[in-house]
Order: sequence, then structure tokens, then C-alpha cells
Amino acid sequence: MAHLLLTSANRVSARFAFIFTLSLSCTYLCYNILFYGGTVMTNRGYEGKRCPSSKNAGGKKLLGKLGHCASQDVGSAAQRGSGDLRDQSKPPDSPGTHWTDGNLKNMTVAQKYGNKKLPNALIVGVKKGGTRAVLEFIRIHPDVRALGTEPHFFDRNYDRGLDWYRGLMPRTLDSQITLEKTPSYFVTREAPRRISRMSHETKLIVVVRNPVTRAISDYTQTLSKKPGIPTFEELVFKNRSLGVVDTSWNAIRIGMYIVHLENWLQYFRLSQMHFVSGERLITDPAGEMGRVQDFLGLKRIITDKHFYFNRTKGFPCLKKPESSSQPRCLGKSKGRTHVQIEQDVIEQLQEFYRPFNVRFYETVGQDFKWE
Ligand SMILES: Nc1ncnc2c1ncn2[C@@H]1O[C@H](COP(=O)(O)OS(=O)(=O)O)[C@@H](OP(=O)(O)O)[C@H]1O
Repeated sequence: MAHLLLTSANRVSARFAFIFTLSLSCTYLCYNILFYGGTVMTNRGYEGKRCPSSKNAGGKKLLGKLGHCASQDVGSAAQRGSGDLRDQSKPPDSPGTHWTDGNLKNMTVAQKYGNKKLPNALIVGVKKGGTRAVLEFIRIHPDVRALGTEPHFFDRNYDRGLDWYRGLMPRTLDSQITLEKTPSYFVTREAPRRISRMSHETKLIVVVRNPVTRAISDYTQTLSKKPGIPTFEELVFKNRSLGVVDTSWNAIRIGMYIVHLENWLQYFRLSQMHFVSGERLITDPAGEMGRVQDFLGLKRIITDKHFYFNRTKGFPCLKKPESSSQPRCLGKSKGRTHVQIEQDVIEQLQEFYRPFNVRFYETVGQDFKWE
């Protein structure tokens, strides 16, 4: 009898334990569905916001923007557009910062469903040529996704590896081009070899400008950061009375375009390079951007409808999109008033560059009319 009682008590407690466990499991399941379901479902959307394993994205300009999560900042900088645009207060990817519905749609879709890819095209130079303008103009094309900051991968950050580099890129759809710009690549000896190792097919854009004006622009920028430096006239010559130009000074060396181009042509065909005239980019931005679109194999979507000449700035700016109240000009560091340079120094420099320019024109098959 006692044995029978014990067995039935055991059964009751076993049943109780079973029901208790079952209800606990149900509660846990419901809790998960209610509170974590959203995260699991939207995980894709959050991927772009995750921090990569690398803590430091490196690169001078890049570092300036980094918080604790490098890729997040770089990614959002790319989506935001450059820090050079005046309407920095606009939220990233707000309708006001883009041009067509197609562009906006592609952007949103790319962020959600796209992948980070190594760039298929690079703006490799030249410093002070107008590289920012080309990047900001081309990225309004719906089939282009660009990194807004300069990653300096092929010069300063090569040791970080291609995965690090890829991690900086904005997400792109298969139909879209991934683009970045770092003007110092053009004068970096190792850059062409390194880029060709990434892909032989990389398309290269070089924005060139009269080397004398470029040198003055370069010097003006340096002077704005270091007001105590010697004058341009002092720096330009090794021996002024003999008229010997100091070719070791970077501001001069960068403008010897043919010297650098010969290095690139050891690794790339000329047909893979496109030269934008920095001068025409100001006088006829739509024409220059038309040729850039052709070179990249893009439909000509960016036309003169997108530009207007801003008299106060003295440069072409992007027209305001219908949904935005603000037109977009490049920032204050683009289009500075240059330091006044003595006329005879300018003429000596024109003479100095002439043979380099002629060889450059012959090689690329274009006369940039810098004389
Ligand atoms: N639309 C428009 N708005 C403003 N500025 C324009 C534009 N198009 C070309 N430029 C010229 O771009 C020059 C700066 O070149 P970069 O962007 O290559 O400079 S940098 O190397 O990235 O610092 C900059 O040089 P400076 O005039 O010497 O400041 C401009 O002349």
C-alpha cells in the first residue's frame, strides 16, 4: 500500500516537473521571439555598422575622423559624402544629398544588399589637380559608390592588407562601381605595382592641371597649415641666380607628370588610364564628367543640368536637388586664393616644365595647353 502511494506521488511530481519545464521553455521561446526577433531579422542591415577587427584605420585624413570604430566612421563618411561639401549638417543619405530617385534607391538597396568590394576604379592623382571635385561629381551617378575619405592604402597603409582595405569600402551592388581617391598614389613608386597586383583591370583616373598653378596651390595649402615656412621663391630654386629648380621639393616634383606616368606605364596600358583636365573641369564640368562616365563604362547621367556656376565661390557647384534647400559647393580648402608669386619666377617655372609637359602630351595623346 505504502509502495503504491509512493509510486503515485512520484508520478505526480514527475508530471509537475514536465509541465513546469515545458512552460519555462515556452516562456523563453516567446521572450526570444518578442525581444530578439527584430535584431535577428535586421542583422543584414546592421552589418555595415559593425566594427571590423582592425582597430585603427590609419591614414592621416582617415585618422582624423576615427572614433573607436574605424570602419563605421569610414563607411559612414563614404555614404555621407566628403567632409569637403558645405552641407555637412545633412544626415547621411538623406534625400537632399542625392539626385535622382534611381540614385537614392540604388544607394539604399546597396547598403542593404550590397557587398564590400575592392575598388574597380581609382582616382590616383594628382594632388591639387581637382580630385575632390571629380569624386564628388561622379558619385552622384547611381551606379557609383565611393569612399569619401582618402584611405592611402597603396602608399601608407599597404601592410594592413587587402581585407582591411576592402573593409573600408561602401557596400556595392554587382552592377555598381566601387571608387576611391588618394592623390598621392600618382607619385608613389610602389603604387602601380601594388595596384596591378590587386587587379590588372583597375581603371585609373588622373586629374592633371598646369604644373605651375598646381605647385602654387600646393604651397598655398602648406602655408595655411604652417605659416612660418620660407617663401615659394626661396623654396623653388636650388640656385636662384643660375635658375636651377629644386626638383627634390615635392611641390615641384609632383608636376613632372611624365616622370611618374612612365612608372605607371610599366604596369598598366594607357587605355586603362583616363586624364581629366583640371582646367576644363572648372570651365566645362559636364563635358569632363561626360568623358569620365564614358571611360568608366557608365551611362551619361551626369550632365550640365547638374551644375551651375557659383559666382561667390568662383567655381562650378552641384545644383540643388529638388528635395533639398541647399546647393552643394566644395569646401573652403578647394578654390583658395593663391599666394602672389613673382612673375619672373612663374615664367622660369613654365620654362622648366615645358619639356616635361611636351613629353606628357605626346605620351597621352592630348594637348592640355598649359603653355
Ligand atoms: N568645382 C570646384 N570647386 C572647387 N575647387 C575645384 C572645383 N573644380 C576644380 N577645383 C580645383 O580643385 C583644387 C583642389 O584639388 P584637389 O581636390 O585635388 O586637392 S587635394 O589634393 O585633394 O587636396 C582646387 O585648387 P585651388 O584652387 O588651388 O584651391 C580647385 O582649383
